[in-house]
Amino acid sequence: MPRPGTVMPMIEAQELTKRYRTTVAVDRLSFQVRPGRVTGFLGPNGAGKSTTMRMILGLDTPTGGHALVGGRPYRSLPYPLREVGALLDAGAVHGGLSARQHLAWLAASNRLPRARVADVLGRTGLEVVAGKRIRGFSLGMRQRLGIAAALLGDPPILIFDEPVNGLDPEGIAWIRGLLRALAAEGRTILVSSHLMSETALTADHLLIIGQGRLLADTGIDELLRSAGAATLEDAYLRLTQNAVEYRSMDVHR
Ligand SMILES: Nc1ncnc2c1ncn2[C@@H]1O[C@H](COP(=O)(O)OP(=O)(O)OP(=O)(O)O)[C@@H](O)[C@H]1O
Repeated sequence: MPRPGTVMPMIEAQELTKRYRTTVAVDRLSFQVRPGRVTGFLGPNGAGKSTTMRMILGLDTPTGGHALVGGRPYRSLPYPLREVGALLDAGAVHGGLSARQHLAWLAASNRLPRARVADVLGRTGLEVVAGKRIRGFSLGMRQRLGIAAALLGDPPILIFDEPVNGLDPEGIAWIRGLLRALAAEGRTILVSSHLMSETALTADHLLIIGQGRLLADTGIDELLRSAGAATLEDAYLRLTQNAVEYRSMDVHR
């Protein structure tokens, strides 16, 4: 938990660009993700959300521009898990380990106090299954474990790529409550999603991209007003209608 009075760091992208051979996945994207609120990251399939997150986390190298976390490139952070926690792919863990072993290994290899393991197991409700092998975990339990790992270093910045994908209503509500609580603690939260009604309940602010470009950097009420829309889904569909990869015959007519 950050100390009161601590200035929490931001995520910043400046002209961030990623080109693959035939695709411009991210196209001169500039934004700031501010502390103390949940920023929803929205965009159609293939818009460049995951690529942007991967570049912020130093997993992909930008073709142009840069991304900073707390004013520094992720790859230059001496203790990255203490600065930024991320959930990208909850499946990417060694199934033969127990949840406690997995977190203990992560804590040891990142020089984090062992006591953090019990803290994050508690916060994610995994204590009762902490000794069980991960390969027997349900999707919801894996998602909680991924979040426990993201929280291990008590980082001021958190990045979640579609954390509620495939979860049951109880899991979705739990993640919503957690994200709200993390933002209320003053942390900087960036969360991608395709679920508009859920995003409307969770996010304070939105970044919307299409075909790698920034379409909106706005509050939800402001977006509804400017789009003349009653719901976030409605506003989102209007904003992104020219930026979708493909379209079925009966949508957006
Ligand atoms: N390694 C890669 N090689 C080539 N093209 C890639 C690679 N990774 C992503 N792309 C392309 O970059 C574009 C953006 O992909 P990205 O996964 O970032 O989008 P997204 O917004 O996260 O999509 P989704 O919502 O479907 O997860 C897509 O056209 C994708 O096919």
